[in-house]
Parts: sequence; structure tokens; C-alpha cells
Amino acid sequence: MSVRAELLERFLDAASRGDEEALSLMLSQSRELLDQRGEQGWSALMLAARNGHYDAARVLLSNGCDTSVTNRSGQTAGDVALFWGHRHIVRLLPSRDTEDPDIHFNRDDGEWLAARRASPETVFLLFHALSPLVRSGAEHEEQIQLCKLGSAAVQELLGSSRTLEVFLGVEKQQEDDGMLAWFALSTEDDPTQLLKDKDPSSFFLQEAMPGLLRLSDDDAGVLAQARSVLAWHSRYRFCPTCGGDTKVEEAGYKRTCLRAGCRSLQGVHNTCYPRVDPVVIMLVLHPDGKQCMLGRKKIFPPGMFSCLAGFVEPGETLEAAVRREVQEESGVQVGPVQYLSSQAWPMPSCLMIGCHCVAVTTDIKADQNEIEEARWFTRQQVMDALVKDKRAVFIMPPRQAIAHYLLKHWVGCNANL
Ligand SMILES: NC(=O)c1ccc[n+]([C@@H]2O[C@H](COP(=O)([O-])OP(=O)(O)OC[C@H]3O[C@@H](n4cnc5c(N)ncnc54)[C@H](O)[C@@H]3O)[C@@H](O)[C@H]2O)c1
Ligand SMILES: [Mg+2]
Ligand SMILES: [Mg+2]
Ligand SMILES: [Mg+2]
Ligand SMILES: [Zn+2]
Repeated sequence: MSVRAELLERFLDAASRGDEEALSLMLSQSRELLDQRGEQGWSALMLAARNGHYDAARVLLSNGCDTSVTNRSGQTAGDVALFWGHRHIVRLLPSRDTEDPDIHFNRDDGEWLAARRASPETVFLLFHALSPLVRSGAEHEEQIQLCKLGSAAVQELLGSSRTLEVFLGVEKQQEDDGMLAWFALSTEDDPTQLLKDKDPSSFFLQEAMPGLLRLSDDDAGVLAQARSVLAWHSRYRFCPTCGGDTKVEEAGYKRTCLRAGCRSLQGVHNTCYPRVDPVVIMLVLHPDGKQCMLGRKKIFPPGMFSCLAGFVEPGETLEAAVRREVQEESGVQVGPVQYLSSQAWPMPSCLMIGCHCVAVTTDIKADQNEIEEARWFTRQQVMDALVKDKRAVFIMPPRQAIAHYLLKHWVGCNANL
């Protein structure tokens, strides 16, 4: 190994261990080490972020280290810290997921919305019966992408009484100070004619799952928002309080009852707004700390096991919901519960609240209605499934599901991978 390569390895090792004194000393001798990446494609800042070393990350940052450098998976140090749950480090670093969008808009401002609607830059996503218009991805056949249409392409749909419009937000443009607005349009018109006119290679993605897993993460995020709001509109056409007709307001985020005197018009009522259903999803850890419990629903693809999950019920805390659902579905009693992360799941509009929890009993008695089978799995078995090793005894939930993250986080916490 060359002297330079050896020096870099020592530098990266100091970052992994959180040895800020060694880092400072080495940087004072050769500053060019700062943003260099090792054989695995990781920089010192990423390694400090991965292992939660706050002081080491600060030393690197105070030396002016570049926070935008990415590893081979396209992750910055901020993304790495966020993934591994090191929030104190996330706060030190700019990360795509934690940046507050500094754009403010008003859904009540009709003039502003009309101007965005008319702008040639604005992006329109088209839906029919909750299915988004997509086309095959440019890179892989497996991949699909949302069709992003311009205002000219959707002109005749815009004013139609058969179209429902939901404003999705604005995206700040890098080059100028401009803002790119996004809308979802849901049409009742016959899609065959529409498709022929717009883009013959496009199609409406019929089944939500597993079709949605073929989208990029960015497309999936936009779709989660659009699909949840449209699903609410399709189910709540009439006022849930009195059954009267409603009108759509606030750029698609409110349905107001048209019947004078309706109780839903007094005070704030959740019947007027899109609903979000909180669902707890938990990885149950064995009291020995070396195993975790996973279950199988009948509808899962063969071989797949996942975390237990369940809707939060009225009057419950998240901890109580975790304990009740685990008890109902597996007969296991749970003690401590720790929240980790959340995810919007647009089937149709769940907010998945991801937790780790520790069991205080270990005998499993699966509730046969909901869960076909529940079992304890060792960390090695989870690792085998994660890397799709031939020894794997089960199949992981897909990468996009929070259950996958909860499992990956557990493996990482213990093994320091
Ligand atoms: N992203 C992920 O990793 C992931 C993993 C598992 C489940 N999920 C989602 O979480 C949801 C809930 O999980 P579950 O099915 O195990 O819940 P669950 O264990 O509470 O059982 C579902 C049943 O509860 C009843 N129920 C009670 N409150 C409800 C409500 N507000 N809405 C609908 N049904 C209600 C229904 O009869 C339903 O069939 C699933 O529908 C699924 O979409 C996501
Ligand atoms: Mg359940
Ligand atoms: Mg339930
Ligand atoms: Mg349940
Ligand atoms: Zn009403």
C-alpha cells in the first residue's frame, strides 16, 4: 500500500472511531485528506456520521469539509446520519430530508393559483380512478416514471366539471428564483381516448401494489401525497355530518358542506379535511436482544415476513397501540417502546409510525385471522435476508417500506456494520 493510501486509511479509521484529536493532527499535516473517500467510497464525515461521533464531525466541519460529497449509493453524510438515527449529527449537517423548504404559499389565493396553473413550466400529473399516468422508465424496463404534463397538454381538462384538481406544492428552482408548481388532476373521462391523444407510450398504472414500488423515490413521494388526497375525495363526496352536497376549497384540501346550518360549518371539523390514519408498525425485540419477531399476512408474497402493524384507536397513546396490537396479533407482552421514524403510506392514507419495542414474554400465539404465522428470527437470519444470501430463510419487505428500515436499523445498531 502506498504511503498516501495508508495515511488516508488511518484518517478514515480515526473518523470511524471518533478520535477527533487524531483527525485534527492529521489535518494540520495534510489538509487534502479532508474530503477524500476510501475504497468503499465513504468520506471521513460520512464515517463519523455513520457512527454517531458528534465531536469528530464538528472537527471535520470546522476544517471546511464538503457536506455535499456522496457515497456510491448517492448518500451525503447528512443522509447517512439521518438513516442511522443520529439526530444530533443530522442537526449539524444539511440533509435533503431535514431542510425546511423556505417557500410559502397560500392555498386560498385564487389569483396566485390561477397564475401557476397557466404557467408553461407548471407540472400536471394525471389520474383516473386513483391510477396515475406513467410511462416506462428510461433506464430499466422494470422502472416506471410519472408522466409530467405541461399546461398545454391538459388544457381541456382544466376547466372541466369532470376534473378534480389538487395543488401539490412548489419546488424551488436552482437557476433562478423561480418556483415550479405541481398539480394533480383526476379525470372521470375515458382514459383510452385520453392516452391516445397525450402520449401513446403512457398508461394508467392499475394496481397500486406492487406497481408503486417501481417508481423512483422522488416520484413515489409526490404520488403518496396526490393519491392520498384524491382517495379521500373519491370516498367523501358528500358531507359526512349531514349527507349534503359539498364544494371543494383550499386548492383541493377541504370539502365544505353546502347546506346552511350544517354542524360541520361551525368550529373546526375533521370531517372537512383529508383524513390521515395513524398506524403503529413495530419491530418486537426478544428479551435476549438477539432475535426479533416478524409475522406473515396471508396476502404477502410467498416467503415474506414483516413487522407487525395496526391502526391506532381513539384515546390511545402510540405506546399503548404498540402493546395492544402486538398482544392481539402474537400474544406477546411488550415493555419499553421507542419511536424511530415515520412514513406516509398512500394505501390509501396511513401515517406509519415506526417503533422498536422490547418483549417481556416470548411465547407466540399468532392471531390466525390477521397473521398466518409469527416467528422469532435471529440477527444472522435478518442479515441473510437483507443481503439476499442463499441461506436466507425469509424474504424482506421491499426497500421502500418502513418495515425494511426498522429491520435494517436493528441489524446496524447491534452489529455496527
Ligand atoms: N409501510 C409498511 O411497511 C407497512 C407494513 C405493514 C402495514 N402497512 C399498512 O398499515 C395498515 C394497517 O396495518 P394492519 O392492516 O395490520 O392493521 P390492523 O392490525 O389494525 O388490522 C386491520 C383491520 O383493522 C380494522 N381497522 C381498525 N381501524 C381501522 C382504520 N382506521 N382503517 C381501516 N381499518 C381499520 C379493519 O378491520 C382492518 O381490516 C395496512 O393497511 C397497510 O397498508 C404498511
Ligand atoms: Mg396488523
Ligand atoms: Mg387493529
Ligand atoms: Mg391488528
Ligand atoms: Zn353537512
